[in-house]
Amino acid sequence: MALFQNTLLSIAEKAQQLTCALGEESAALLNNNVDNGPFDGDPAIPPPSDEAWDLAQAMVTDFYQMIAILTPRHIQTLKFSFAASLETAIGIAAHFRVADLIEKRGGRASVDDLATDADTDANKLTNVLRALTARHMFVELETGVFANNRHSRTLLGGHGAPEMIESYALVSGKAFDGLLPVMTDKSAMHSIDPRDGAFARAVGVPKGITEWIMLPENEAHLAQLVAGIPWLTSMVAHRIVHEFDWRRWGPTARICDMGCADGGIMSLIKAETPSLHIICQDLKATLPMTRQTFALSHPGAEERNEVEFIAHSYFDIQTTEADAYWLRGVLHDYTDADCVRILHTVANQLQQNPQARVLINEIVKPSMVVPEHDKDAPASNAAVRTQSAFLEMSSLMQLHTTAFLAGKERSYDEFQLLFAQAGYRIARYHHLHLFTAIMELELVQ
Ligand SMILES: C[S@@+](CC[C@H](N)C(=O)[O-])C[C@H]1O[C@@H](n2cnc3c(N)ncnc32)[C@H](O)[C@@H]1O
Repeated sequence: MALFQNTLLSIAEKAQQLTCALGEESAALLNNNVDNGPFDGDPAIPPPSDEAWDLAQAMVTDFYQMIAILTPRHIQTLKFSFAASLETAIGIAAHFRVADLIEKRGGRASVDDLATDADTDANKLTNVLRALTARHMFVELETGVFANNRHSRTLLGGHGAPEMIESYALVSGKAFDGLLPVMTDKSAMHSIDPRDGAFARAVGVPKGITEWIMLPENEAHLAQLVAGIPWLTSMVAHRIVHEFDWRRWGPTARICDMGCADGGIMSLIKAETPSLHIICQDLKATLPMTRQTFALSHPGAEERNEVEFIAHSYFDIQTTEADAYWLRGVLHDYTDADCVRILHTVANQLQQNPQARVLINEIVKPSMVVPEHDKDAPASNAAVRTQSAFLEMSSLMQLHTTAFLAGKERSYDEFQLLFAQAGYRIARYHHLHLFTAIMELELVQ
């Protein structure tokens, strides 16, 4: 059969399987007009099984293929060159808090009223909103009258989402202006140092975004980013806390977070399994922030010796005994040689305790390889499991990260090679439902 029929069949079959996997009641919530659907993390809706997540994501992959099949090729190509319109539109909608303005007007609002409330031009605001409604973000109930839907409600204030979306779209999104200049500059193209990266090039200062945002003149951007972190963390952290078995080394296992930053993830893991012993390691200057997180979330835990805060560089030999050494978002900041140095620092601990593991939590760069003999198969067949979930989303995300953070995102094969260089192998690969994976490392004997 041709690609069109194969893809259509794949979507139809998966739709049936998904309805069974979710159950009729949850499947009825696969809808943009409800508050929350089955995949939105609403505790009132039964959590979808792994099978349901996989089916839903495979269907999305097939739908993208179907869109490509059905779109005239000139238009499909042109669409890519206009894609920045979407980023700008969502950034502007977040900036003006359009979702909140609609709610304040009773749940539906004319664009004239919205423009008055936002103190902007109604015609331009209509253009912004129509770019979004065409992608099912907000809904136009009658000409020029807009309401929220399931997706635009994400932009309601109070949880940091509009701040984070605006920051991503309009601040870190600037980095894209610098990507081509970096990629054509022989002195910078191979560097993974944020000071040589696209963001630095775009803002014209040799600083990555984490340094740039600390400059006094960028105080407002920093405040916005900080406001958005809880929203982002809650979405991502949920996967880490619930999709990995943190009790597998026993209820009182020792979990050591190397480069723990604010300690947000460990504090959530501790909340889920209070008996775990948590060790937060970071540079000395960061630990007051980590302590603050735990003081609020687990008062008295440090005094009861349930949580330790240790100033330790992950380039120094690890002297703390633990069952698991957790490195989240660390390796992608470093060259292969530096990653090998970091991994070597823990090897002595794993030699003494072979049950202990190094847990690497990173985006695993996705790809969609379509071999010649399989070119008429639905796209979902090509999305392998040993990569970040949500192929389309994580493909965009790894490019966004490359542009705004620099560093080096790696594929599964690249990780395997890197770990082998450091004397480790992947004992287990944990595919999380959103964006990242946990690779569990053991020493090669
Ligand atoms: C590399 S990222 C890690 C992100 C963090 N694991 C998370 O999940 O958000 C940034 C953190 O690493 C810390 N860091 C940077 N260099 C370090 C080093 N040599 N040793 C330990 N921590 C370091 C920074 O202070 C910061 O808190």
